[in-house]
Amino acid sequence: MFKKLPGDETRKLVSTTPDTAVVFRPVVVQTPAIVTIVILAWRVLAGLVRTVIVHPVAVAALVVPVTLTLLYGWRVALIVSTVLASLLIGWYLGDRESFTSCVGWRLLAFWRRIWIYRRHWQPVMVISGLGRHLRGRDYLPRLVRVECDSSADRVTVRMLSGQAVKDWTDRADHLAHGFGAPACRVTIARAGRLVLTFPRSDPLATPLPAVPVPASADVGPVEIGRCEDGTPWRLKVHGTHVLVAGATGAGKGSVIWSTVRALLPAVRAGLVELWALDPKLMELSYGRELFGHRYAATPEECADLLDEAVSVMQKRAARFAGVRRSHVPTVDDPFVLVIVDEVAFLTAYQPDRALRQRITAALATLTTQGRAVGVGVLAALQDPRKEVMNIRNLFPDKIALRLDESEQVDMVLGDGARDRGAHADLISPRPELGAGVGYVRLETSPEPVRVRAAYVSDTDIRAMVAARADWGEAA
Ligand SMILES: Nc1ncnc2c1ncn2[C@@H]1O[C@H](COP(=O)(O)OP(=O)(O)OP(=O)(O)O)[C@@H](O)[C@H]1O
Repeated sequence: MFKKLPGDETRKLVSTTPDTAVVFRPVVVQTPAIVTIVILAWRVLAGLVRTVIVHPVAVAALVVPVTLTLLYGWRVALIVSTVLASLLIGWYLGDRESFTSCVGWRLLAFWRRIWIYRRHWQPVMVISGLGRHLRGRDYLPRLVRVECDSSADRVTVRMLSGQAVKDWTDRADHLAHGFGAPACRVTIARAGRLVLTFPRSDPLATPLPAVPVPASADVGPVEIGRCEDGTPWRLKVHGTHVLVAGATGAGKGSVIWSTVRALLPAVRAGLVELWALDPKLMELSYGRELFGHRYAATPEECADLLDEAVSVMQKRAARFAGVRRSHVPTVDDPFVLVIVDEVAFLTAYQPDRALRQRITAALATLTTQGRAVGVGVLAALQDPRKEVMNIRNLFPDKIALRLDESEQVDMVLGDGARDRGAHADLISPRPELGAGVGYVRLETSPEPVRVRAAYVSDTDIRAMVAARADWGEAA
């Protein structure tokens, strides 16, 4: 009468009538009360131990006064708490930085964990679709840890088994609004664990003054601005090629000028040569004296200068062949940085087809073979589409400043970069808020990092030119 399926037990069928659905009676397993109590006690104990380990400062701040009150009365507790509070205030006033890193951020993290994340966790997870409600039970991702710094909360979560990072990146907006933050960035901590970064304030909201010219000659990653976490943004130019993409007014000039500024001592020491291609005749012309005779503006001059760079590169390659595999800048073989402002003027918008092909070929040769022999390219570009810049993938390092369309973000930083929080299309078009702000992928991590280039003003450029003239005369 009934088809017996694997695992089915007909004895559990309690009623059936013709033409109606089969009715099953579920097996009810009676759990002994002691087992339930032990499990609950274990969970409470594990939760307490975890809280003490993760938030020792906050737990001490609560437990010490309560214990003192119970053991010695409220007067002793008040005196001890007042002494401790005075010591902490003294520490705060004496060394604010060490106080905030050892105590302040931990207390804030504890508070925000309870008040923001724990309180809203269940509704945000269920409504955003990251939690599941199955057979009367909520299955939620686990809130593992909350850490705070001066600008953001970092929330470590354990995903539900079977979830993908994309499930979270697709819901970054739900998470941001759910927890009252302006944005949410999702990064992978390790298999099954993610870190959600919720900015509390924007440390890059105000323009940064030009970084002081370094005291020593350095070709290594040069400081050109600041990362969102407050650390210096250091751009690697030697041993790579860099493409800076950004809409008009995005602040590409500040990346270029900050780099030039940081390399000045190395230029002075003869370890670096700056070659400039300025087809727009705007940006680089302002400090053209810094480039000496390696400055080109017309397309023909630009093509000649690029050919010269290719020739330097090829001669070096011939000399280095079989002798060394990487370049170390010396006075005889300085690092040559070819700076191109608005490269599309030369590669896409150039009406002379022969010239266009010559320039594209030279750039492609430099970007494919130049870095091992100390010839690098730093190019700026407004429109990152392939039709405009078909050699964009020959640049290993790319910077996405403000872009016009969301699709352009992945064109610059690679697939999935926007999903991981590189919202370059949402950067403010107001120069004071958004110029020089962008996203980069650092060598150490595939995750996009938000950065802001320091603003090198016209006065700064004039001062650099004057300094260059002074040392030129002295030499
Ligand atoms: N890092 C910065 N911080 C603050 N303001 C900046 C910064 N960089 C540029 N600006 C402001 O934004 C304006 C536009 O900058 P810039 O000319 O460098 O943009 P751009 O990307 O080179 O634009 P275009 O492609 O049109 O030349 C500048 O006049 C300046 O006032």
